[in-house]
Amino acid sequence: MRILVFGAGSLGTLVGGLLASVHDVTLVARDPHAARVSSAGLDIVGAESTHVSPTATTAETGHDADLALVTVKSFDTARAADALADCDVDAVLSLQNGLTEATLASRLDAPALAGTATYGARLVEPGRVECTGVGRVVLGALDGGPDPLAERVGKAFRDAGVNALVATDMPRRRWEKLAVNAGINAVTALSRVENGALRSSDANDLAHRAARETARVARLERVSLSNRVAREAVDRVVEKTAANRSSMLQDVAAEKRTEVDAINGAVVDIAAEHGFEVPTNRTLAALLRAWERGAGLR
Ligand SMILES: NC(=O)C1=CN([C@@H]2O[C@H](COP(=O)(O)OP(=O)(O)OC[C@H]3O[C@@H](n4cnc5c(N)ncnc54)[C@H](O)[C@@H]3O)[C@@H](O)[C@H]2O)C=CC1
Ligand SMILES: CC(C)(CO)C(=O)C(=O)O
Repeated sequence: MRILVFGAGSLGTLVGGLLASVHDVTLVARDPHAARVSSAGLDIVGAESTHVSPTATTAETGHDADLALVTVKSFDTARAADALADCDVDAVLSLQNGLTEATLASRLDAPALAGTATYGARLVEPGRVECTGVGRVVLGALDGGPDPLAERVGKAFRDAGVNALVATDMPRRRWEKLAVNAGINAVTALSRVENGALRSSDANDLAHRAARETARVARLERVSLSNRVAREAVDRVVEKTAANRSSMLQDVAAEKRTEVDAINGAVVDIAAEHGFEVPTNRTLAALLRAWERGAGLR
């Protein structure tokens, strides 16, 4: 399969690098990473370990591929979609956090698949990515149900040794992940604590409120996600990742723009389309956006 990875930073470089053991992979990245991979190949270290030589380029347009993986941060999705619209790609799969598929689907002719990734990835230096945890890629039709394209893509991932599952209930899975991110990421980022700190009563209550609101909005979107399932998903992830710092906390600590717009912000926006108010997500989004503005990031 000819696979284009648009936005090869941490996650895209790891997944694209693993896929490159079997497939014809092109990483669209920024220099000096693109130049380093072109000249010396890519080292994958940590929980996965290999050396591969995918094509790497800074050119955003003019590519021809069977599949485009989108792995830019969510706030760069519109630009990625516009660039991909100038490529010949037969299908698009986002592995990003937050709700980004609608942006891709509205700007591209190619069918968009939904995906989630729980692999941990860190770009250590140009040409070197660390797999900080072997997770799983789950993918499937955006609206759910069986999908031959998703089956082909899932097989291509597994052929390259990527732990991939094809699911027929992606709408529920995406909203459950959104509930987890809405609950954990913003609260840990604002209070500067690792995920395990959310076990304590007041922070735990705040994360649960954000997740419950997200589940309520999912149901308004006709996605079956109960408050209890959303709350339990938060608790499960808090336990499993207790020592981790969420991606949003890492962004705040590094003074980088966060993905709040595609997480809590998306919950607020979609709720508003239904005339519904989500005060916890609204407050969390407002505080993070205020911090980003103050830091000159938006
Ligand atoms: N890093 C991880 O372990 C995981 C990340 N995710 C999600 O995956 C997405 C990507 O996350 P990371 O890889 O951590 O972010 P990252 O910031 O390391 O990678 C994104 C890359 O896209 C590049 N990029 C953006 N626009 C570009 C353009 N126009 N042309 C070329 N390159 C461009 C950036 O330079 C950057 O290197 C996020 O939505 C994140 O939440 C999900 C699961 C795990
Ligand atoms: C699951 C969780 C909350 C783990 O920290 C995550 O996805 C993130 O940090 O972005």
